[in-house]
This record gives sequence, C-alpha cells and structure tokens, in this order.
Amino acid sequence: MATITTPPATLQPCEHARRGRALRSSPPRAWRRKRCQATIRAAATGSGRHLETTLAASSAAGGEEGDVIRRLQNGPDVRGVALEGEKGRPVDLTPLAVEVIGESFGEWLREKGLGEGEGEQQQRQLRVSVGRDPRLSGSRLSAVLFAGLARAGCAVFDMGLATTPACFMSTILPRFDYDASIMMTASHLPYTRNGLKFFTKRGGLTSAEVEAICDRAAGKYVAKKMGLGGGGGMPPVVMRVDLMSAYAQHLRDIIKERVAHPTHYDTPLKGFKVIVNAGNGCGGFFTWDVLEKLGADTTGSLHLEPDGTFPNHMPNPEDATAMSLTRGAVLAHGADLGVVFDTDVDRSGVVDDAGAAINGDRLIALISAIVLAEHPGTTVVTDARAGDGLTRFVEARGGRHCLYRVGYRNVIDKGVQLNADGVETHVMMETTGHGALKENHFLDDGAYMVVKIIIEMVRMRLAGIEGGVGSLIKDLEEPAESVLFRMDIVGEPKDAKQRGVQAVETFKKYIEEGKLNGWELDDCGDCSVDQGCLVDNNDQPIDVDAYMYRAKFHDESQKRLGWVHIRQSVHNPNIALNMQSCIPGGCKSMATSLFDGFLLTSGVNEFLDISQVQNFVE
Ligand SMILES: O=P(O)(O)OC[C@H]1O[C@H](O)[C@H](O)[C@@H](O)[C@@H]1O
Repeated sequence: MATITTPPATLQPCEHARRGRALRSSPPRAWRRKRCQATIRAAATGSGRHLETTLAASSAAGGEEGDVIRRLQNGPDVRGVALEGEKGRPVDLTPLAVEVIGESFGEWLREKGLGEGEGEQQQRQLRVSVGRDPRLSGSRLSAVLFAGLARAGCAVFDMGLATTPACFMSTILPRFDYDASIMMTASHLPYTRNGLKFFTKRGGLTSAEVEAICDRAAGKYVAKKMGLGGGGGMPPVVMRVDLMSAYAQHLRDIIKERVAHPTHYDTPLKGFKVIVNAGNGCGGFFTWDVLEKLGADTTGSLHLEPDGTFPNHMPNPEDATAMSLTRGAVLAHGADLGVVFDTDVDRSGVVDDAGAAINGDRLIALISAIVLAEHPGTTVVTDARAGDGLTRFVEARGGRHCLYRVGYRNVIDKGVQLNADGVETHVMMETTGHGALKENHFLDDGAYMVVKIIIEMVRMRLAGIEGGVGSLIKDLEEPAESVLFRMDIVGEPKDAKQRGVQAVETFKKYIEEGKLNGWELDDCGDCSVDQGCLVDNNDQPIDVDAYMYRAKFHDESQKRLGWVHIRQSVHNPNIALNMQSCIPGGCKSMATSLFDGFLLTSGVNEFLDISQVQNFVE
C-alpha cells in the first residue's frame, strides 16, 4: 500500500485562511510519530507515594497498547464499543479506558489553568459535572469516570440522565456554574456503543484538545496495564444534582419572554398540540417539563421513556422510521408540530402540521428563514453535503451560504472563525440536524432549535399568518435525487484510517490529473462566502475529518448534473459517498462514471468494498 506523504491539499485557500495563517504541510496527527518522552506519574494506592516512571514514547504513549485509547477518539468525541454484541467489534470502551480518560481530562483542565489565581486561594478544587444517556453501559462507566475525575482532584457532580447541551449549560447556568462537564453518550449509534463529549465554559472541546487528552490517557492506560497506575482506594465522593429541571426552566423562560403572549404570558402554548418523539433517549423532559408547563397538549407523543435498548427505533431525526412514526402521530392527533430528538438532544428534526418531515436541508432552511428575518444578511454555515437549492434559498432572503467540512464541530468552528474575521454568522448547521446559533453560545442544541421554531409558530398564529411553520420553506428547491453509498474499508482495522485517506486522496488526484472525464473539484472561487466556501484549507489537519472533497459533474453537453462528496466515516471503517443530482437519472450517470473511471481503475477496489455502487449502477 502506498504511504501517504502529502498533506490533504487545498481546494482553494480561503481568504480567511490566507489572512495571517500559514498552511502547514504536516501529516494528520493521528499517525504522526510521537518523539517526546512521556512521563507517567502514577499515584501508589493509599500510601500517598508517587511513582514516577519515564517511558519512551515508542513503548508507551506511542505504542500499540496506547493506540487502543487513541482509536477511541472520533473527531471531538470519544466513542467506542461498551457492550458485547457487535460482530467483529470487541469491547474497546472498557471501564479502564473511561477511567484514564476521565483522569486525563481532569489533569488537562488543571493544566489549562482552570481554577487558578482566584483571590486568596491560589488553586481551588475544580468542579466537573457528568451527565449520561440511558445506555445500559452508562451507570457502570459513569462510576469509573467519577473515579478518574476524582483521582485528578476534581469535585464530581452527577446529573444522572441529562442532554448534551444541558451538560454544557451546567457550566453557564448560575446555580451550577461548573468548570467543566462530560456527557456520556454515543448519540444515535447502536445500544452497544458509548462515548464521551467534553465541555468547558468556552464550549465543546476541539478534536485537537480531545486528541491531547487521549494521548495522555494512552500513557496512563499502558502504565496501569503494567501495574504502575495505582487505583482502588476509597470510592469518590459524588454529589447528585438536578440540572435538567433548571435547564427546562431556562428554555421555558426563553419561550415566555420572546413570545410575550398578550393574554396568557405564562402559558403561551395554550391551544397548541405538539407531538414529541424522544425515541426512548433523553428528550422526554421536553414534553412534560417544557411544553406541558407552557400549556401545550402533547397527547400522542411517542417513546418518551428512556430505555437504553432503544426498542422502537434509534433516536435520530435522520431515521426514516422515527420521522414517519412522528408524521403519523401528528396527522392522527391534528397536531401543530411534531418534534424528533436524537438520543442526547444535540440534534432535532420537526414535522409540520401537514405531516411534512423537516430535517436535513429543510431544517436548515427553516432555521435560516427565522434567523435571517432577525439578522438580515447573516451568513449560514453548513457542511458541504447541503444542496444547491439551500444556497439559493438563503441567498433569496439576503443571506450568504458557506459550505464547509462535514462534522458538527468543523461547521461550528467555521462559524466562530467567520465571526472572528468580521463576517457576521448567526447560523451553523450540519445536514445531520446539529444546529448551533450565535445567540446560544455557538452550542449545538436540538432543544434550543425547537424552541426557536415554536416561538415562530406562536408568533405566526398571533399575527394571523395562515399555514404552519412549513409554509416558511415552501420555495425551497429540493434535489431531484440524492444517494448515499458506504464503501467498507476491508483488511486490518488498524490500517483503516490510512487506507481511507488514501482512497479520498486518490479520488482528488484523479480529478486534478484529468483522469475522470466531466469531473471538476468544487472550490470557493474567490472565496466570497456567498458563492459557497467549499474550502478545505487544512491548516490544522486533524484525523480523518480533514480529508474530504466535493466534485461536480458535467455531462457531454456540458450540462451540470450534480455533485459527489467523498470522505471517510468518523465512526466506522468506511468511505461515505454522497451524491446529489438536479435531474432524474443524474445519480446513475455520475455513479457509472465514477465506477468505471475511478473505482475499478484506480486500485482503490483492492481495499474498498464497492458493491453498493456496483449494485446501483447495474
Ligand atoms: O461519518 P459518519 O458515520 O457518516 O457520521 C458522521 C456524523 O457523525 C456524528 O453524527 C457527528 O455528530 C456528525 O457531526 C457527523 O457528521
């Protein structure tokens, strides 16, 4: 297999990147050789003594065993298999892994200077909260997470079942005001998985920060395996706190204040019927603690009880069953709105009163329409899988559309960067339903997105506007076709990431060298964001989510048929190939061109399972 030596090249360096930041040509950190010495400080159990062991990076932090921990990093999250039951995937998110990651996070926080230099006390104890989704592995893994945090000297606050955005809000809401928070969740992934998301008051940690924590944890893991890490001792003291009631009140207050109902201020949702489908994840609270307390009728809501086996369907606004069951309930009960949350409520989708599913591009359009009315001319950042119709929708309302890398953190970070560069950017949304607003701490919060939509729904009725919220996006042009293929990366799991990069880079090279007729890499032109900022400047190449490209296809008559977006999955060893066409049959033409001209001829079929594309073409 060829070794990747070139960094993922620039499609077209973005103006914002050109301003002051040099492009680095280093390979992604995940497989960069660590040359430093790793110091493992291991506290001897009970005795208070410290063993200090210095190991060469190649045998500890850089060694095979430590890679067990590093491979748990999925972009800005930690994700892994926590329960037996997945064919070919052993448990890797073990209690020991979670404990050392928790401990490393606590130490990392201290190193970042949190809790220092406040008044007389030079260093106060850091306060870290922990929430979790209802997964079966959650309570066992929480216990070791608490232990890891306590070993790092943190005071631990257990919020029990919570949502990911609520965890972040526990660092902001006055009664809580924690230094940091961890949410234990694997979002919409199967019940066998679990994971961690990290927050400080600044927001979610970046991929690079999580990588640093995992690197540190890898050293601890190796030391513990060698019997050097201590452990045991007294169980940590953990304070149980009720965060979700305060978070729900925070959401209720926003709705009350912004609707400012002229006749019933405290119950602005009186007369509205709203269906919630929580998919047995964490979103049930929104029904009884937000909607009903504001006067809404929620009869007919679905799967509100948390159940870590997810017996009905995965909680996910992209899930066809979740959307169609919600649609059925909305129509059966004559509801004004249906709401679908993902497991940990950082994503959502809705169904309008006519039963139309509003997720993906439609949800981005709906939120953009609402926010553009409040902030004319604002920029909307999405991932590059958004359709051309969405760009026209945003532009028709005076907004600007910036298409960026897939991955919610990438999209949010791009918005933060644009604002810092003076480009007013209020909306950052991924087509998966992760949506963040500038007005809400740049936090991807599925419940807050629904709050925005509900406020608009009530305002429309108060203003006597006919039609539900769906009427706000009636001019959104949809693509004629859209397809997603997954090509599994075959072979040794440890080589999967590198093979994935190889496949994606080969695709790019093929197009650049003119080996694929009709194809052209999409770029951002002169980088005015209104032309779509399809930029991959990769000044900070991080793991797999730095390597992704979008290319457009023209047929022999130079007619543009659509585009393809290629990238490596962050969760599983596969290449995701999204295709969108503006004409019926366009996806088949594009798939055929790629199959014959690239997949069969470039050699990538030696390590990619291309059968999905083949079946589609044939
Ligand atoms: O790479 P995939 O398996 O398609 O998953 C990609 C998606 O994973 C998660 O859901 C992240 O939250 C999203 O930001 C990301 O787009």
